[in-house]
Amino acid sequence: MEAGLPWKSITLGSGITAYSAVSSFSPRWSSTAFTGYFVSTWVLSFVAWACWKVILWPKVFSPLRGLPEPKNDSFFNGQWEKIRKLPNGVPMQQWIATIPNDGLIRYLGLLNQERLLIASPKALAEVLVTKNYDFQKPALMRLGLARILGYGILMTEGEEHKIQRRNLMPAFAFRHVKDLYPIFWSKAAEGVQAMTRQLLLDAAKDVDVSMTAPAGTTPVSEQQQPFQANGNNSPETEGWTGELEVGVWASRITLDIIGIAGMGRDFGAIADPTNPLFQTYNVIFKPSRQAQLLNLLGLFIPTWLLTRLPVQRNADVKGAAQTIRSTCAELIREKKQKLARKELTDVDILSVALESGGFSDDNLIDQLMTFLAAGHETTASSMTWAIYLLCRYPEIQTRLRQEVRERLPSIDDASATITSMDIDRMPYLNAVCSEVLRYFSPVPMTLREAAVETSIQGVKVPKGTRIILAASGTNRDPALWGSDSNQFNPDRWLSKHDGDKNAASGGATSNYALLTFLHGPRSCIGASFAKAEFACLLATWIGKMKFELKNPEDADEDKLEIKGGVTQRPAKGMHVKVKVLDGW
Ligand code: HEM
Repeated sequence: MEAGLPWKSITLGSGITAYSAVSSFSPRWSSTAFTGYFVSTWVLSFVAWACWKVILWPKVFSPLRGLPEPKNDSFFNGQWEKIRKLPNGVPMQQWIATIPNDGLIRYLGLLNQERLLIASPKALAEVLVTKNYDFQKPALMRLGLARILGYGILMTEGEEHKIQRRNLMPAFAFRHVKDLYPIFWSKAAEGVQAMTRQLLLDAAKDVDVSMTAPAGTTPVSEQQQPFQANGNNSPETEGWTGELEVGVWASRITLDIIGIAGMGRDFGAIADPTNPLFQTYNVIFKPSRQAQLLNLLGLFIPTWLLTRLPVQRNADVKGAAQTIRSTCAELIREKKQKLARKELTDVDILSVALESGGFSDDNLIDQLMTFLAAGHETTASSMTWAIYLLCRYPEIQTRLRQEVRERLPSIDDASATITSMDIDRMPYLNAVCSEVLRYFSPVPMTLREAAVETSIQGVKVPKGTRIILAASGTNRDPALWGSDSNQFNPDRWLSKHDGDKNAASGGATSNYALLTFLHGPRSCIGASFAKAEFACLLATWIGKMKFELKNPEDADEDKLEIKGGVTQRPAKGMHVKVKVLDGW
């Protein structure tokens, strides 16, 4: 059933009813009588709609009622309390693991909104591949995100999406991505060197931790808390070079990587944390109460009105969209000038897309906005979780460091670079990256809506049904990954013997067991880019630095506060102690 209040139908219906009532029952036309009839009809229609939506449809009429469901629903708000309290995707993880099902689980959310959770490879194959275009991104999600992500490939649907995907595929093909490895490596190295410099500088200066940053930026003390200079070391910081917050550094570095590898422009966020583009994303991706509230209001208010409400969040999004759009427009202008002068030999994604000739300038701006946002927050989130997990498992951190130092050149060797083959030959690095992406999927869940009446595994799915694809659940489903599905174990990705084919899928029983990049025509087009970038980043960080959680209690995953929108991170940041290591 379609979501959202049918404003237009109710208002039009109330207008017609009020007009007919005044014409039939009033001796002469009266605007007061019209308004009275209109308002009372409108309110009655709203109440009828609300009863239908919240009680009758989900509890009496929906054809999905017989499906397995979580227990202990609240009468009006289903499982909302649990969904609200736990991190995004965690309730779905629990339901997939514990509710016996044939691939479909139904649950009710706020005001009993019905949701269909896809829980088996067969059902996933239908939604993502065989009937992919029956399921689209909900309009509210598209219109909301498109302001920042652009109306590019991520947001388009149907035929338009097919064409855009076909035109962009060559730019993301592995034969191009492999040319980007040296860029990933040198930017990752630059990032580590900047982190090291900052740590040493803070140490030398014994900076006042309460130092504040320029207006609109994160205070330095929150980004990287300096360690006490030698002699002043507290027992907790003894032997460590200093402390930092992983997420901020990861975002700065990944923004520069997507800038240079995606568009051929170094944004300079590694060198300068006050960089306007970095700050723009910082504001926009920060979990915000107002953003959550606007999402809720979206149930009742049409999107065009929602996005125009005079609230700070809308102003922030508008300002951010202008900054991002104008940066992208400028990048395209520069590249086109190069192309006209026949000087375009760059390997970045924009250059390849431009040379294909399949896009108008306006459309390319939207595509760039998509790559910028989709391509840096996700990888930064992976880095945050990777460092978190390696702090929790120091023996894995040590083993990984050993492989990196044995097989890759030091980042201090300015003449050294790496190729895709160097990374391919690192079984443990690849295993750790795959396991991080499985265990903490940067995008824990995504949504679809049935665009037409359809079916999944023979079950009738009415038009408008909300579909939940929860990587957080499928990636840890014991039925697919075995009884240790909830353990972080990179070894599951290593060959146990010659020709061990299971290792490539982490020992899972199905290709659909890993949903991190989805599957099919709407899978992540940047998956090979992201995996290569992630491997280079992790290798340089672990090769050069040792990490430990600043707050040991954060090791308890169940107590760690996690917040986020599309991607997610620890609510208070990932603060770690760092030791810069010699000998590599
Ligand atoms: C670890 C890093 C990443 C993860 C986990 C990730 C995950 C995803 C997921 C789950 C989707 C599907 C969203 C949906 O349809 O609901 C997606 C789509 C997409 N991603 Fe990624 N992504 C990552 C990195 C990147 C990078 C680096 C780029 C670009 C350079 C990128 C570009 C895109 C684009 C353009 C789409 C839309 C594809 C389409 O609809 O046809 N992603 N990504």
